[in-house]
Amino acid sequence: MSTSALLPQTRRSPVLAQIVVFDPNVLLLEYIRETLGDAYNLHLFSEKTSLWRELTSDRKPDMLMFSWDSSHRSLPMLQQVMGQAGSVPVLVLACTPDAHEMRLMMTMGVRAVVLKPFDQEDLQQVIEKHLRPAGPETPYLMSQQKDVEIALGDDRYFVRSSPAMRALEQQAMVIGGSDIPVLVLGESGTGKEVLALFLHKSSLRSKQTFLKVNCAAMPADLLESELFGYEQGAFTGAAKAKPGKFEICNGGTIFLDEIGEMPASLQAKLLHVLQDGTFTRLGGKTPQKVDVRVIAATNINIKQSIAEKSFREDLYYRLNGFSLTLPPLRERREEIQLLSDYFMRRAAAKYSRATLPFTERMKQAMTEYSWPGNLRELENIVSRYLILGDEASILSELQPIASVPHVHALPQVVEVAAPVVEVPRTTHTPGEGLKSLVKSLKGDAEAMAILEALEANRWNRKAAAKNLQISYKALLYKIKNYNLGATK
Ligand SMILES: Nc1ncnc2c1ncn2[C@@H]1O[C@H](COP(=O)(O)OP(=O)(O)OP(=O)(O)O)[C@@H](O)[C@H]1O
Repeated sequence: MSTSALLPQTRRSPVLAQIVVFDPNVLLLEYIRETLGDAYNLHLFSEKTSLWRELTSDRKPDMLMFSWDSSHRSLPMLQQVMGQAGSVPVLVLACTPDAHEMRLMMTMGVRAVVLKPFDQEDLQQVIEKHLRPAGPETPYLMSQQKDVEIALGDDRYFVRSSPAMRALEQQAMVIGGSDIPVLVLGESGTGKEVLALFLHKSSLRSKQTFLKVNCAAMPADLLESELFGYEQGAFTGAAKAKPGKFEICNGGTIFLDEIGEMPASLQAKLLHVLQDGTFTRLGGKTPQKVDVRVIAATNINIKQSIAEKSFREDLYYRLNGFSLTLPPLRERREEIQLLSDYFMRRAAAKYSRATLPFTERMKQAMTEYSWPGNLRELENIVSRYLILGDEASILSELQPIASVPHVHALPQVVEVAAPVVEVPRTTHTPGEGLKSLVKSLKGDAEAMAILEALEANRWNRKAAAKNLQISYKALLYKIKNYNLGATK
């Protein structure tokens, strides 16, 4: 049956982008015509037809939109639409697709899913982005020189070229139009924060605030006040009320890093925010309502934490509207050279030096090395190389971990990159007493031991914690406490 062009065109102009909208149930057609009719040259269909073959112009449409209603007809119809789309971008308008449906749409090549209800501005923003994906007016910019770097603002970039990373990028773009919570998984240093920022920049919230909170970096009560704020007098020292990150982030995206380490007492409060957007400040009585998208990340096995009852299962399902897993660097070796060059350019700019070329021997060693600390380790090594210019020293660092005999046999290196390390020596004032002297010396010794373990493990904090026989969380806390360089 061909029931094409149910609704007449409001305006036809060759300069307007042609968009074919296909809504099997005619539920949205009128609304779309009203909201977008003046901005685009719309062709509206209610049943599967031969789509643009029925259009008066021979020209392929600039975009296809498909209204997904989760009925059994949605999938075969979308398949037919995709079959005709070729290189034409396809947007799906959907109510509440589950993760499985989202994955199906992605594998089929859908560019973005826009969740209903949406307003004109939201929809137009997504349409514009996908009509002109590389334009300077879009929320993210493709680098002028290479199409492997995406600028995320504030001099931050998302670099990717491997098929695995391109697929992740595609998935992130598809879920960009929805507010679905995303769980980003991957080993330490694989780029979870970068991906979270990319997700934010690909979303309708891209112009709003993006804030990161590390859930492992502070004790429970501090984390609670950081996330939810407090009222005046809530605790000793709370001289005046302070909003938390959820309030500051209203309208934007909050990135909860190391979510697996979130104290149990706070998990219930977070679940509440995810359920209805409400929470109460510490010491407060009036519930606050916010509209914040949550992206969470973890590098621990969260399913195991659920089994061990240290992480709430219901919270996991709330957070995991969709999950994206970053591959470790050793599984995308084809990117190592590209990333090394990128980190070299950045380090050279940071330290006002000329870039240093990598020798063939170095390139080979870098490609073969296992990179337990992933991109963070690569970034640090590249910076060291730039400053020291000592190929031999770098090559000796790039030995397989198993062959490193002992911590103290590691080459001495000058720290220059992120972990610029200076152990803060606690000063002791005469007259402060033996207790204070012992405390300060103990602190120095502990900081030194932590530093050595971090160095020995190339700043892989998990491995360092294991060496030190303390929990990962305790190590993060101590790193922060002793101010042992910017590990993040
Ligand atoms: N795709 C990427 N493009 C450019 N830089 C990247 C990319 N991925 C990671 N980096 C850089 O590598 C470093 C580590 O990345 P990031 O902090 O995002 O990792 P992470 O997985 O969140 O680490 P952790 O688990 O320790 O929190 C950062 O300096 C970041 O800028």
